[in-house]
Amino acid sequence: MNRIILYYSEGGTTQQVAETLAINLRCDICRIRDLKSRDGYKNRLFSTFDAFRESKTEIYPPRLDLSEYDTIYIGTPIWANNPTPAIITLIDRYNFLGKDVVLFTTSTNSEGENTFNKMDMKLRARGARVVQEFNIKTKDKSLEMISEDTEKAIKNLDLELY
Ligand SMILES: Cc1cc2nc3c(=O)[nH]c(=O)nc-3n(C[C@H](O)[C@H](O)[C@H](O)COP(=O)(O)O)c2cc1C
Repeated sequence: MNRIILYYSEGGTTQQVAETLAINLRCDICRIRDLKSRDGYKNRLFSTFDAFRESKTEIYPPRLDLSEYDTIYIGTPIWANNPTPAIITLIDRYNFLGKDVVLFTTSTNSEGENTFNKMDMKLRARGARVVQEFNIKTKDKSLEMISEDTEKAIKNLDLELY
């Protein structure tokens, strides 16, 4: 089974989840970057609008070869109850025909339902089968606690199997 983890992270918490997954599942990992600046109060406000409107953005790397992977993990922070623009752009850019996908999100309060539904719909339309999804709450948690929560999710959801 060949897996890759694709994730976007602005503040580092989703990155912590992604890296914990990569270490525990011994798989490839790739950070998706948003080339639009998301720093600071004003940009945070624009980011909320962008996510709410499901706007696309410019991402790096612009192209990935996903052909060798059977299972693709896709991770995003929740913005305005939606996936981030970088992850919306990523999903809309690839054909996922025959791929199994595991979704993960991080958030302060949201449970992830709306975000998962949006990603799920888009991925299905592109041929993917979403096999698992989980959200990690990050508010007031250290990176170590986020890693521990991720390890619990790996165990509880039997992610070794996907
Ligand atoms: C622009 C913006 C919008 C956000 N919207 C939500 C939201 O709707 N619900 C929520 O629970 N958290 C929201 N958050 C909090 C992030 O989802 C949370 O802090 C996440 O863990 C950040 O991940 P990161 O450190 O990988 O960037 C938002 C954060 C930002 C910057």
